[in-house]
Amino acid sequence: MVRRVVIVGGGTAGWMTATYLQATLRDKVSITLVESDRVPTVGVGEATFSTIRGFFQTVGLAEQDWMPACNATYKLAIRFENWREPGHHFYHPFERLRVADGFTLAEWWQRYGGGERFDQECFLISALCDAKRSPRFLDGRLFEDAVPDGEEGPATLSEQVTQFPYAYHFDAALLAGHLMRLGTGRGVTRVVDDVLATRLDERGWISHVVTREHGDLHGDLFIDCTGFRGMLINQALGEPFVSYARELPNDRAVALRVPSDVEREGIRPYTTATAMDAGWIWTIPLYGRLGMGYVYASDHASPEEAERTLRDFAGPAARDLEANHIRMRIGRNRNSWVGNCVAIGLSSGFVEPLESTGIFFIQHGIEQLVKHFPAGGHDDGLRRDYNRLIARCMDGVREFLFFHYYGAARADTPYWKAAKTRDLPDGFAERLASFERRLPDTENIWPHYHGFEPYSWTSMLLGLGGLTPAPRPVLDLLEPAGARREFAELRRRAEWLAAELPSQYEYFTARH
Ligand SMILES: Cc1cc2nc3c(=O)[nH]c(=O)nc-3n(C[C@H](O)[C@H](O)[C@H](O)COP(=O)(O)OP(=O)(O)OC[C@H]3O[C@@H](n4cnc5c(N)ncnc54)[C@H](O)[C@@H]3O)c2cc1C
Ligand SMILES: N[C@H](Cc1c[nH]c2cc(Cl)ccc12)C(=O)O
Repeated sequence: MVRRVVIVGGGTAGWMTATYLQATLRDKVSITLVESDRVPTVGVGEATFSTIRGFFQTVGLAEQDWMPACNATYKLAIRFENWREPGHHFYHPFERLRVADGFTLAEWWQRYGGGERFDQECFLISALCDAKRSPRFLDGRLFEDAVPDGEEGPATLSEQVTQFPYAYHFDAALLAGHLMRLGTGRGVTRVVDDVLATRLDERGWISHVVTREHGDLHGDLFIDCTGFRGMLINQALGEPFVSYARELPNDRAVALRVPSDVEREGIRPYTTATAMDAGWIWTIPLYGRLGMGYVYASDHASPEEAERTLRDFAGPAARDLEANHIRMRIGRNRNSWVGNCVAIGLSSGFVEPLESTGIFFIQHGIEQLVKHFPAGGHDDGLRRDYNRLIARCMDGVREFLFFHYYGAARADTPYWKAAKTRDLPDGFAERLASFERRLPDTENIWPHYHGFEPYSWTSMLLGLGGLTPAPRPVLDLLEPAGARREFAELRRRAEWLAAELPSQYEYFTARH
């Protein structure tokens, strides 16, 4: 029977795992988390997917329970700046494409689009981002549930059916601390100590870990949340790591925590990814500071050049701040579950944070571990199923991020030129060829769950500008009246919401 769970590592992965397992398996398992106070956490990881709502709902945390304590703000989209050409921007929002007469507004836009910005004509959220609006009114109502006087209300579907329209930005260290207090308050045993060694039994499975001051920690299931080092799964069990370096060359980052005057500057309701000569810079707005970092390829920039570029970009506010240089291990384990050891977090796999997928991988790994939990004893089939879906999910994100560079119009530096000539990920050539004939749909994007739907691929394809697929010929035979009505209705609602909603600064200042 599997009843004793030992988690090694107390970063975002460790404490998300501990609190989620405790909330779902409750007293059916004992959970011990051991974390070093000498080995630092990676110290970044501040923008998320909208699906993280499911994690907070499962562990029983409402927004007011954790957001103020973690300097959290709302994230409606990612704003991609200078990926097509200097001065150009577009959004990748949390918003599905509307459909008129069987075709998405993006397909109608290709044929009848008026402006240069498809995301402004096809998504409501673009206008809210440009106006720095909160997605909620001061009384807490979500913008989707509000309509202008005298108009019919929108269909209010369950969150399971709709694409929930926002995610979060938060201070990762504060969240891990908040989850630690929540978990220990609910019975998770926390051991602050260094794991010095991992001992294997005759099967080659983990029997216990040896700590510096608290003796041996025995368990039935060990969860490796030790970060990039993969102390249990890679170092002790020798599981091979599958590098994504061939497809995704960005292997370094340098980060700054920049104070911000939210009253003067406002709070952007989106993450910004600004394309640079040898990578891109993230700007994540928290309540009171900005998380900023330059993700780059060490083949195209040195750490000194990258830090200088980031400081210049951040401006005077970055003066005298300490920079955090990070080596990133890009790729995934061949298997994330080996014997009685499951890797979750950076120890399992990681790609650059361009689409905020790190914490999504953690949540996905934890949710699938519960679904495949070997309650009756370890089972090869459960482990095999788990490993296959984790690998497919990460490989799908690899393809999606590869497309961000391959599909970007800019080719003005060796770095961006190289992105166009890099070998395609296995199997992508056919999908890419189909994008010349039609926009991404359920039949021509990565065929396994990877967190993204066709509208995300469409947002990137039409935003990046490197590929210009032809409109569907059939649209020449169809009347566009229905689509024109949809475009007009969307524009009207966008203008009304941008005028009626509070700014994010107003919303959080009123709620803090
Ligand atoms: C540059 C960068 C930017 C990122 N941005 C985002 C983002 O915007 N959105 C997102 O979703 N994700 C992002 N991520 C990913 C995110 O940071 C991680 O997924 C998240 O922080 C989880 O890290 P972790 O807990 O796996 O590892 P870590 O944070 O490295 O924690 C490892 C833990 O293991 C412990 N440990 C290690 N060795 C021992 C030992 N011998 N004994 C005891 N304890 C030990 C450490 O003390 C620590 O507690 C980013 C990652 C990087 C590198
Ligand atoms: N599972 C989806 C993934 C997703 C959809 N739209 C976006 C936009 C951004 Cl900026 C990141 C991820 C996604 C979800 O999280 O809703």
